[in-house]
Amino acid sequence: MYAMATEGPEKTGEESAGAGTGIGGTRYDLEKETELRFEVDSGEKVQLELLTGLAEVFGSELNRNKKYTFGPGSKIAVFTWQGCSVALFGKTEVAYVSKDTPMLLYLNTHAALEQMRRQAERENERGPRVMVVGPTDVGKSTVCRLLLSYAVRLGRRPTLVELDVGQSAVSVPGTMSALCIERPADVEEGYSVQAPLVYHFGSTSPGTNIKLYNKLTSCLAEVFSQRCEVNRKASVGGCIINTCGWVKSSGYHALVHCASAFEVDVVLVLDQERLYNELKRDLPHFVRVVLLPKSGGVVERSKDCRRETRDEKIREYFYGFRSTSFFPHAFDVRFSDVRIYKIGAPSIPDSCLPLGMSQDDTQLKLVPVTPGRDLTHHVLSVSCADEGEDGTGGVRRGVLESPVCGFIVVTNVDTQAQVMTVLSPAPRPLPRHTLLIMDIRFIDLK
Ligand SMILES: Nc1ncnc2c1ncn2[C@@H]1O[C@H](COP(=O)(O)OP(=O)(O)OP(=O)(O)O)[C@@H](O)[C@H]1O
Repeated sequence: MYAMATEGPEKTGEESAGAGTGIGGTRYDLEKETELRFEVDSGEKVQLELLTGLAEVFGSELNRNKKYTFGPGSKIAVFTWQGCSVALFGKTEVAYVSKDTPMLLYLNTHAALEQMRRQAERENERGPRVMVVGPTDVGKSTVCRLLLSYAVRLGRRPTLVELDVGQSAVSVPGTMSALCIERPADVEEGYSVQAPLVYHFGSTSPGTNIKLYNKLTSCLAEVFSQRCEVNRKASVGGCIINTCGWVKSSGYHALVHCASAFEVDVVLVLDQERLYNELKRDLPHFVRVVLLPKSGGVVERSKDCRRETRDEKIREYFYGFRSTSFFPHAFDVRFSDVRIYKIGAPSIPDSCLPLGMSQDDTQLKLVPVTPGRDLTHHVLSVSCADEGEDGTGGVRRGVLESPVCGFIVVTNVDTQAQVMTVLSPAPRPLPRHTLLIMDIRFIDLK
């Protein structure tokens, strides 16, 4: 059953799945190929310990006799291929064992992708480029994490392409990014994000500027392809692309665009036959479109829950995991020292556009923003774009296509003194002076 199952099953002594009281916590004995699912209430935290056997959380193996802590709102599945005993400490909102999981299908998918990587290696070709699609809350991000962790556990170096601008696993919301995966995601913290390639999108829904969304998808595809040309391991490892849950109209077209930009070989459709059939119809015949069931464990997340997760992600950017590892700086920035832009002018009827101009041009236009009080709490991306003048008073082309080197949050604006106070991960001065405004706000309550 593949690499994950090659180390023989370990007897737990207790074969039946069920809860019992362990040392200060609740003990669960899991049979092989079952999972313990639990959720953590807001304001609570829960610890997990593997007592015997082998188990993993979304593809990352657990170490024995180590307590893993999960914060409020966590929704976790502890899966075992061989059988294990685990203990939970603390108050869970819900905790139950399920025998009904699609993990075997996911593992088979991984095995098929690994075959493709082996073939790529043998024949000096490129490895599989995989796009994971489906409506919201079907476990897309989880399947990506699983496939990436399994691949990296076999020594591969796959790339995660994160196109979910609402819930990015790599950077702050409102961004599109790519990250070379070198080790399985940390059980508690997720991916170790060293040197990701991040682009500014600016809002949490692709629909706010679909032209920009598609353009940035193309940028990421181009950079990834360039990397594959010079890095054989990256090329063989291929990529796993996580997408947004918007699968109708322009959202659907964005998926088709992504498939073509990345020249994907495999599309994994989670839980929607309609989308599966549409993609089978619209993508070239050599693209393998596979329908996979969603896990019964995937939890639907409310709007509030999504907002909290987004806030947490921004907080994590500035303060580190569990707000403990980083110490951000606050300083003043003079308006005259920076140029702030918003990408995309408000759309106007075609009939009102100047002759020769299309809506595309307005959606991709850099609109200068005059700093005012309404800038307060907005997240700004610090663009890596070249900062020279282009002779007409504007910055050189390429701001849209340039990655970002970091983010700041405006915490106060003093229009009289013409300065704004910002929260920044690094001390002054700002490394660059072209700032791009996001629709997203962050109120720093620390
Ligand atoms: N088998 C499982 N058991 C328990 N919880 C799970 C399981 N699989 C996924 N989850 C949880 O369900 C939630 C939603 O999963 P995930 O983020 O993968 O869905 P998604 O389809 O990517 O969502 P989005 O709508 O944001 O694109 C996450 O909090 C995840 O931890």
